[in-house]
Amino acid sequence: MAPTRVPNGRGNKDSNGRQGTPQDDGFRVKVTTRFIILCLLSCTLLAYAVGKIARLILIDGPHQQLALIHEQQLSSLGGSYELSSTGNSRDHVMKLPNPVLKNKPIPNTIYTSMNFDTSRSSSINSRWVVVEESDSPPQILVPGTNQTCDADNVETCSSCSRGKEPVVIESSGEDHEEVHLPAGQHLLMDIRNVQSEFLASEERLATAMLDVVGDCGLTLLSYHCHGLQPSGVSCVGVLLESHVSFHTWPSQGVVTLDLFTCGSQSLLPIVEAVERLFGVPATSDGPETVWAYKVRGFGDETSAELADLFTFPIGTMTEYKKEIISITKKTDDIKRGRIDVYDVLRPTYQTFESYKRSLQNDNSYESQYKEIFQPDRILYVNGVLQSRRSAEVPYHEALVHPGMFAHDNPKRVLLLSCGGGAALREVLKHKTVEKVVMIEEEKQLVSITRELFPEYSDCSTNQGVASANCFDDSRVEVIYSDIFDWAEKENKGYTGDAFDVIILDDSYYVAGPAEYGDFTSLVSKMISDRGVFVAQMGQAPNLNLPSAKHSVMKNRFDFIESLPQFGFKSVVDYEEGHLGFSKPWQFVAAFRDYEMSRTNWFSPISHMDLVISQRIWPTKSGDSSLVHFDAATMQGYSHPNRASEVVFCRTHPDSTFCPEGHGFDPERPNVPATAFDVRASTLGENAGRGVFANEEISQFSYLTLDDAVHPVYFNPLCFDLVTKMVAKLGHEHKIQIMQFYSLYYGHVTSFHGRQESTVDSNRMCFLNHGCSGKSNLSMNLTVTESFDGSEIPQEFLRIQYRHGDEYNPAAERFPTSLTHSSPLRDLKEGEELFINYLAAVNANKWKEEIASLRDQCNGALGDVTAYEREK
Ligand SMILES: C[S@@+](CC[C@H](N)C(=O)[O-])C[C@H]1O[C@@H](n2cnc3c(N)ncnc32)[C@H](O)[C@@H]1O
Repeated sequence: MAPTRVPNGRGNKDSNGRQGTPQDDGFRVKVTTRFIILCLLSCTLLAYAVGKIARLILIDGPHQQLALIHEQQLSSLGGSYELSSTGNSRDHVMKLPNPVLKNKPIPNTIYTSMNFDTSRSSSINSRWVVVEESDSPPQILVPGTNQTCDADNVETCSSCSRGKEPVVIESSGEDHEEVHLPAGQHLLMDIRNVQSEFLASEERLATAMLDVVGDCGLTLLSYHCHGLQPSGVSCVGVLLESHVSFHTWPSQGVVTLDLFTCGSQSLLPIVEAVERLFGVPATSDGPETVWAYKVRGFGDETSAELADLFTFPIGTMTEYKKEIISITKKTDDIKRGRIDVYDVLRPTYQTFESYKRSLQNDNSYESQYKEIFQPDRILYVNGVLQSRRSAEVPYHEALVHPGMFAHDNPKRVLLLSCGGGAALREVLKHKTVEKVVMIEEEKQLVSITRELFPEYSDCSTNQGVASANCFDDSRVEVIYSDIFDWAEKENKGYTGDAFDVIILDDSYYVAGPAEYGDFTSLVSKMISDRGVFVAQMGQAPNLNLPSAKHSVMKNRFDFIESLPQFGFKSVVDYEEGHLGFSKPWQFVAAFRDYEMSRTNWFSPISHMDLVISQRIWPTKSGDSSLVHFDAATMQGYSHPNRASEVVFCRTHPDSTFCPEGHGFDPERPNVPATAFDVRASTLGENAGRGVFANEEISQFSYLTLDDAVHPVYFNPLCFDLVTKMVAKLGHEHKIQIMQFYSLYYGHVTSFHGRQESTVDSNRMCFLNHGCSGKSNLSMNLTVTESFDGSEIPQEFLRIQYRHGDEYNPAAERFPTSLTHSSPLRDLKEGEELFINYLAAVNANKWKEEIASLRDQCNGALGDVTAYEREK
């Protein structure tokens, strides 16, 4: 195409600048229509060619490669993926199923979708719900079975509709329409050891998803899957009720799935269906599933859903858990709404690997000690952990034996809410027992426990029980009734024989909504004059709890503190940490007979060991009858936990021993024994020796602490022994010096039941009584030996704390064997030290002892001086 010379309208100039003539104008270019069309055509063709080449290089090539890789992987896995003859992955022939609505109206929804460039996926598939007309009513599968049921009639098909509720055993008869709360159920499942081919096949996965959805009576509106590179599939199904999604790792044999549905119906029954449909086994070992379940959103959770069960095991991805039973009563009775039993591996101690090894007979450690590695079986009532097989023995031993041993001779025992049978098993280990009455409201709980926890009521190894099952022992009477009904209707407020020991294994009466006052009053009618009452209190208090008044545990604290009002002379609490709960458990023991029960409660280990061997039936096998409980365990219960004291003192900051606290103040001087002399008392020759300061001693100093912490202590049993020996051998026998020493140089108290004595192991044992309020040590008391009133003064009772007037864990933790005294004012050099003997007289002998002191202060011969003169 040659340029056409066209005239220049302004005229051209030649090289000399002259204006040229029109004939001399330059070339003119003429653009024809044909030229333009040709240009456009050629440009379009060029752009198309460049685009095509670029696509081949940049997109189709790699994609083709990915698809080919994918195809190779599939064919190596034996998958049913097919490529068209062109080899283009877009032409994959997938037999993906459509979600189908049978005889259901198409839900009204607004569908929106946003896609990013998905061209790098090896496959992209979406399917939308289609409607299939049918004359028969829609059928849905019962999870875990091959049976179908009528989905239109949810009442007859309660196990199908969006998951089944636990088996309903009783109905209130009222139908409640579900309120549509913004809440739902979320099931998370991870399955491993799944067949790779299955995990790479979108068709098979999608079919499994549709089956799961169908099994639960859910409505799948659409689903969208991406086959990923290098492998794996991601799918999301949109449900009318929310969503289902999963992701697969074919080469690792893993699928993770989650299903979320709105509404309150449980998805738990679906676990089995998902496991069955998605857990296509890779090897003969079968798939392994871990799952967790959450109740989500802002709904109307039941108390069970808020309790232990929904934290563990249901809410936790554990290696092994299996529902054994789940039953629900549809009543308003929140006490016993639901019973669940689960088998679980305890993640802290057990692994699935060890469990599997224990099942083989390969002589491995695990196979030799199968019982250690087997799953734990746990019973939940209304979602609250009640008992677990792995710790039931320590639990029931801790519940039963301390109370039984606090009684000298427990013959009649009443068990309240101890339906499982394990408390009965422990009671029947005591040779003294002649009658056991069990009052149990929950007959069904008893039968479930007997069936699923047979070892609880197994008495076959007990030499003292003729029957294999504890319930069949002729001494046992089981009454299925509410305790109040039973007491009222059948016993007119209880007029039967009293019980020596009453054991309550249900915090409902004391910590729940019930009136604990009514309950305690009933117990106090049923218990004998020397009876012992024990109740489990639930999770032990911890150091961070507020005072009872501000605590959610207020009822419990109030209940414990109310016991003295019902005739209990001493109330103690104890804790045990090895009961299979996440926190230590607290028990409370209340004694009708202060002396007997507290003496037994605090008896020394050797004595307790002896009593155990005398009172407990041996086993037929020769194994120990008691597993966790022994004398040392009992000793561990003798002091309440510090947390118990701390919380009590938060509630009662002024109560005995709360303001003082425990321990020694390092700021206070500790005066050594060398600062004191022992010589004739200033009280006169009838008073014998006294203690004098040989240097100035400041107020509040500790006196001879290093020695004072090692007193000579006669515990009640030892004190008894000495008294008995003197009675038997006579006052002339040298043994009498022991009695003399413990009585006249010691502080006689009854903190631990019967009389006991603590004697200072240094010269402080020579301290005399300061007559007429002359005491300069220890505590200020306004009452003196000249007081002759018959009623014991309150201030004396307060310092004479016998652990009976009130429940007081701070006092129980006080080191009663320590008799340290401090000066009430600065003492001068040469001054005699006096304490107030009134602080330590025996309250039971108040009148005699105060009279004797009065006489001595009036110059009568002192006991010590009299004794020494006789000798
Ligand atoms: C713990 S000892 C004190 C040391 C005793 N004074 C001594 O000579 O060994 C208690 C005995 O001291 C005597 N005693 C203590 N205070 C007394 C007092 N205020 N008046 C008379 N005798 C007293 C009594 O004999 C009493 O039994």
